[in-house]
Amino acid sequence: MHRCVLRSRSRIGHGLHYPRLVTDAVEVLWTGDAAPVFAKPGDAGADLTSAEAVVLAPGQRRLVGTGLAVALPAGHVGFVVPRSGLAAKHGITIVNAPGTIDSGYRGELKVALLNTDTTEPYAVQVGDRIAQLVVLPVPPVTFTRVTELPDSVRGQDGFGSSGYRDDEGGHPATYGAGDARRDEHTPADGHTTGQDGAATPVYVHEQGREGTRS
Ligand SMILES: O=c1ccn([C@H]2C[C@H](O)[C@@H](COP(=O)(O)OP(=O)(O)OP(=O)(O)O)O2)c(=O)[nH]1
Repeated sequence: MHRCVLRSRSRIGHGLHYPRLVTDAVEVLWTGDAAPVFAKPGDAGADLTSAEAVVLAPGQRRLVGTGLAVALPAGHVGFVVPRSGLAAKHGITIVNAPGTIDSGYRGELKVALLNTDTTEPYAVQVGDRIAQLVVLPVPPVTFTRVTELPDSVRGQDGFGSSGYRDDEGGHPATYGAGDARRDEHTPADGHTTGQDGAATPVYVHEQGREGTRS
């Protein structure tokens, strides 16, 4: 058995310049036969290979071993996600995508493959790249019960409330306060433009601290 390290690097290619490193490097210890491999620089997911030869009949799902075990650093999670090529060309997906790899898990990583094709079986060979592993930081979380939640722009709207076309409301660059889609498009002055065109402060701390503890 050999041991190696998988590192995520904040390397920027193609002449693009980013003002700062987005993340610190993460070292993941692993054991097994085949290293998770980033196929190309900049890839978010490292490919996982199959340790088994299996044939998935149309509509069949099966837990497939990778022969790989990892030790993620505390405060991190691994997500086992499908490969888009397998999905688009053969209808191969992962039942529980993203599969969650806890930092304390030391067992073999397994992939719950599903053949969604209605007519074609799919054969997996030993060594085939069947999924990819994305490693992300997760903050320590505590759940605090309160009697009332703080207000937000979205409130209880969800499940398609913003419509499906531009003329039904939303716009890619006009996210409201507390909307998880808000990102670097938000102007640096901490304001964005709401649906009514009014400037809306967006950097609102919304962690339930205004609620009343029960
Ligand atoms: O696609 C996956 C998902 C999970 N796991 C492993 C790692 C993970 O840490 C462990 C438990 O996963 P999860 O918490 O999703 O499973 P559970 O059904 O809640 O089981 P448990 O009661 O063991 O937590 O199983 C995999 O190998 N592949």
